[in-house]
Amino acid sequence: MAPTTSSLIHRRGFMLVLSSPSGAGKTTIARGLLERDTGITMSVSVTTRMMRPGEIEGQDYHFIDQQRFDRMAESGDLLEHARVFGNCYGTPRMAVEDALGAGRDVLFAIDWQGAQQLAQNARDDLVSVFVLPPSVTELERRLRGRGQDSEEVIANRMAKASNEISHWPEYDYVIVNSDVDESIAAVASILHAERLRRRRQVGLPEFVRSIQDTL
Ligand SMILES: Nc1nc2c(ncn2[C@@H]2O[C@H](COP(=O)(O)OP(=O)(O)O)[C@@H](O)[C@H]2O)c(=O)[nH]1
Ligand SMILES: Nc1ncnc2c1ncn2[C@@H]1O[C@H](COP(=O)(O)OP(=O)(O)O)[C@@H](O)[C@H]1O
Repeated sequence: MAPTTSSLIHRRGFMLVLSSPSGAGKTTIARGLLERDTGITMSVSVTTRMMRPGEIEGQDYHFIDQQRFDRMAESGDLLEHARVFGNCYGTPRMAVEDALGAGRDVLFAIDWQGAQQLAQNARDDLVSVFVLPPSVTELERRLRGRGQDSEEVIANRMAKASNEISHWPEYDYVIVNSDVDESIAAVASILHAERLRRRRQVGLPEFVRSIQDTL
C-alpha cells in the first residue's frame, strides 16, 4: 500500500514573534491566538520587573531577581535577552528548544532587540510580525485603559514608542491592530500560511516521490 500523507510529512516548528510599542495589543493578540490554535506554545519570558496586579507567575512571566537573571544570561540559558524600560527580559532557551524539537511552533511577545537576536541565530525558523496601533491617541488610551501602570510608567512607555516603531521595516509582516478579532485572525492566517512553506514540511520530497512512483 502507498504511504499516506500523514505518515510521511512532518513539520518543523518555527518561532512566531510579535513586537509592538507597549500597549498596542501584542499580549492580547497572543492570548487570542493561543485560544484558537493548539499547535502553538507561548514562550514565557523571565523578567526583573515588578509583577503587575493580575499577572500570574509562570504564565505571564517568570519574575526573577537581577542576580538570577545575570546568572541565566552568563550561563547561556537565555536564547536572547535585552533591557527594556529599565528592566531585564529574556527568553529561556530550553522550553523553546523542547517545543521546536517536538514539531510545535513557539509564540513570542518580545521587543525588537529580541527579534533581532533570534534572527541572527535562526533566520529560517523565524517569522516576525510588527503590531502597530491605529493612532497615538488610541495607544495612550489603551495604556491607560489597561489600568496597571502608574502615570510615570505610562509616560515612559509613550516616550519609547517612537523608537520601537522605528524598527517596523525589519519585520516580515505588519498589522494595524484596530479590531482585535481581525488582528487575531490576521496572525492566525500568517501562522497557517507559514506552516505550509515547502522547507518546513519535512518528508515532502519522499511523499511526492511516492506519488510519482505510482503514476
Ligand atoms: N527582548 C525581549 N523583550 C521582551 C521579553 N519579554 C517581554 N519583552 C518586551 O519588553 C517590553 C515590556 O514588556 P512588559 O513589561 O510586559 O510591558 P507591555 O509590553 O506594556 O505589556 C515589551 O516590548 C515586550 O515585548 C523577552 O523575553 N525578551
Ligand atoms: N484592538 C484593540 N482594540 C481595543 N483595545 C485593545 C485592542 N487590542 C488590545 N487592546 C487593549 O489595550 C490594552 C493593551 O493591550 P496589551 O495586549 O496589554 O498590549 P501590549 O502587550 O502590546 O503592551 C489592553 O487593555 C487591551 O485589552
